[in-house]
Amino acid sequence: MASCSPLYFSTPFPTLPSSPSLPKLPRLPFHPSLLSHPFTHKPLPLAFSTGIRGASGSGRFFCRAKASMAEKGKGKVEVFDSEDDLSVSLAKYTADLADKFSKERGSFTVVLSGGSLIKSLRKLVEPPYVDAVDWSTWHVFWVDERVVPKDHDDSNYKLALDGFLSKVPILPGKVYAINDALPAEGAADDYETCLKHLVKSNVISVSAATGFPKFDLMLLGVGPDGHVASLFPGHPLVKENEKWVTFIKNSPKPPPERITFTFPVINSSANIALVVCGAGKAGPVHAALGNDQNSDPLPVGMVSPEGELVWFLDKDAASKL
Ligand SMILES: O=C1O[C@H](COP(=O)(O)O)[C@@H](O)[C@H](O)[C@H]1O
Repeated sequence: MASCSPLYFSTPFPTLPSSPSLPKLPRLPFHPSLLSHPFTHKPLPLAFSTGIRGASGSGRFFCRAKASMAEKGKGKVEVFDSEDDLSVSLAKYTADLADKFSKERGSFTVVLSGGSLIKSLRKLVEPPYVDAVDWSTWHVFWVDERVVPKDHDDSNYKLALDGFLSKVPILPGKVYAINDALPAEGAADDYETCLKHLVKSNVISVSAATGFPKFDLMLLGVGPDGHVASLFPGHPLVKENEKWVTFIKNSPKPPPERITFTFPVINSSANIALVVCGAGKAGPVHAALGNDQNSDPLPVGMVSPEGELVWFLDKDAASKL
């Protein structure tokens, strides 16, 4: 595991320009009728299964997961009959992007969240991916982390280690856990310094548009309250627009102390997958993808990457669309 100790990163790094807050084009409202057949483009009911080859329908890997899908102003929406189908397609999507970026620039920077996402990545550690993926190019980060020891049951690092990282040959020096010896503020600063070092050494790209780091892929879960990372509804941190990594000491979901990427970093990504399962999350999915105009959107509705956004929903999470 790579250390993000401040002692290691003792060289000062150049300050990157902060976001020039570019105006964004208005997003088209989503309507379920936008769900359309991938070939005929005729509208589909949500329960329709196309038997597509996977999230992208192309790429190096083949899969038979069934989904209905739509292109809309807020990204591509994939609705699966079951979480199991979803996990099959998520593995292909992730492996295809890893393959693409590894071929293009010799590395693949992927950001994990904690929570239920890790279970949904289980097919990646099974054949064919476990043997066919070039794991040596992977660099693994966390979009948020709880400020607890790495062997604590609340640790997002431990969750990923147990359910994913321990099962694949990713090099320990390319797994960037937080420094769990530091308090929340220090851990956030230390992780940001770690990212700056990796930008300087060209492991992580930079967005030409925003100056923030541009990760190849973020795999994000969503809480039942609509939070993403550790950015919670109504919390001032959702408006942070200068820092790359910040901290929270009063998280409404325990444990209270966490560090988190900020929205400018999340939204500078080349690819984001929002992975959402269960009826308990149908409300925030509807709030983000439905037609209602909300002046105060939930954090999940603020996810808007520079690159591509794909929603991986099971049919329960999509039940209010
Ligand atoms: O606390 C957290 O919650 C969210 C959502 O978790 P889920 O179990 O409802 O999927 C997660 O994405 C985040 O990383 C984690 O720290």
